[in-house]
This record gives sequence, C-alpha cells and structure tokens, in this order.
Amino acid sequence: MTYKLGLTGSIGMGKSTTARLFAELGCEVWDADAAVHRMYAPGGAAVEPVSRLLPAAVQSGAVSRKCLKDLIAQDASVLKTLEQIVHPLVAQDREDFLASSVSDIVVLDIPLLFEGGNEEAMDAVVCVSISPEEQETRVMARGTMTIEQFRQIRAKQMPNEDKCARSNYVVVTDNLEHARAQVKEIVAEIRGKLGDA
Ligand SMILES: CC(C)(COP(=O)(O)OP(=O)(O)OC[C@H]1O[C@@H](n2cnc3c(N)ncnc32)[C@H](O)[C@@H]1O)[C@@H](O)C(=O)NCCC(=O)NCCS
Ligand SMILES: Nc1ncnc2c1ncn2[C@@H]1O[C@H](COP(=O)(O)OP(=O)(O)OP(=O)(O)O)[C@@H](O)[C@H]1O
Repeated sequence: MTYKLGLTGSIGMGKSTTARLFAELGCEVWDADAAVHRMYAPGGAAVEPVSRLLPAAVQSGAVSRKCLKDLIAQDASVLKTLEQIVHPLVAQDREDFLASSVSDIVVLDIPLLFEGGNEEAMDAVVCVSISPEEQETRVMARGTMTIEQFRQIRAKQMPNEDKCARSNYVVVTDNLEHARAQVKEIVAEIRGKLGDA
C-alpha cells in the first residue's frame, strides 16, 4: 500500500520547494498547481469548459492566467466559477497519478487540502510554514501578482496557523538546509512505521 502524504501550506510558503526535497528521497510527487497548468495549456481539459463560461480568458487555444487574474480582480465570483470547472478535473488527475504510482510514499502537493476537505484521503499531512511577512516578500519577489491579487488569494485560504495545527508535521521553510533536515526526519519516521507494519 502506498502511503499518501499530503503537503499543504498557504500561497508562497514553500510547498513546491519542499516537495522537491521529498522527491530527493525517492518519494513520487503529484502537484495540484502543475495539474492545473497542464489543463490550461493548448489541448488541456480545462480549455473548452473555461471558454464556454469565461470566453475572455481563453487566448490562442490556452487559458490565460493573466486574463484570469484581471477578471478575478474585477469580480471575485470568477474564482468560484473557475474552481467549479477545475477542481473535479484536478481530482481525476490525482486519481490517475495514484493508480500509476509505485513509490512507498507519495507526496500530494495540494494548496487547498483542508479548504477542499481532502485530509480524509491522506495518511498524514505536512504543512509548510513561514512568517506572513516573509511570505509576502517571497510572493512579491516572483513578480507574478500585484499585492492586491496576492491578498485576495490569501484571504480565501484558511489561516496558516490553523493549517499547521491540523497537520501531523510542520516544515519551517526558513532556509533550505533546515527544510531538508526536517523532511529527512519525516521520511525516516514514516519509513520506520512502514517497516514495522
Ligand atoms: C488564480 C490563478 C489564475 C493564479 O495563477 P498564478 O499562475 O498567478 O498562480 P498559481 O496558479 O501558481 O497559484 C499560486 C497559489 O495561489 C493559491 N491559489 C490558487 N487558486 C486558489 C484558489 N482557488 N483559492 C485559494 N488559493 C488559491 C495557491 O496557494 C497556489 O499555490 C490560478 O491559481 C488559478 O487558475 N486558480 C484556480 C484553480 C485552483 O483552484 N487552483 C488551486 C489548486 S487546485
Ligand atoms: N526552505 C526554504 N528556504 C529558503 N527559501 C525557500 C524555502 N522554501 C521556499 N523558499 C522560497 O520561497 C518562495 C516560494 O516557494 P515555493 O514556490 O516552493 O512555494 P509554494 O508554496 O509552492 O508557492 P505557491 O503556493 O504560490 O505555489 C520561492 O522563492 C522559494 O525559493
């Protein structure tokens, strides 16, 4: 049986970086945001349904993130519409991944793990964490969102301290070596349990 380890945390707190540290230790990783990227690309499963409900957001056969962010900034209900299209497709993509995975531990990087009620499907959950100030600095440094867009997204998410309180493990992403050491400990503990089982 594959051990399903959920990985979550608020926007820009270090999920993707931490997922790579799990991959270094032989865990297969599935990334919900990456699944959305595949779906928005030309020929992707979200293009047709988005073009029906939000025609302005499809350009040259792909869903444009920039257009989506402009539309969401004007009308917050656009994000709800988008979620109704995207989340069932993401759930299917995750099932397909699980059906073909072979590693002892799989890591499921899911930003909205608690908000979407996905924790029941996990054997354990890891939450990444950093201060809100550092979070804002890191997201702004990427240059992909305005401060208003960032705050709008963050306001939709469960506060990170609540996510951490509901998780089995917390990884503090203050620097890479510290995060790597915490990930090693988590993997060793789980592999120890799997070995005993
Ligand atoms: C809003 C969009 C256009 C922003 O695109 P952009 O490329 O700038 O950011 P990216 O996709 O990398 O997301 C960054 C982070 O924003 C947060 N986020 C994204 N969507 C949501 C949402 N619906 N609710 C709360 N937070 C969200 C997550 O923490 C995510 O990791 C994009 O995230 C999107 O299309 N979201 C809807 C699909 C969705 O719900 N995805 C979440 C994972 S299933
Ligand atoms: N352990 C760490 N030490 C130092 N910097 C880190 C660490 N983890 C993440 N970062 C930095 O923080 C920023 C956000 O990290 P990352 O992209 O992994 O976050 P994320 O949670 O996947 O983001 P999003 O929710 O937007 O998808 C990046 O610039 C990354 O380099």
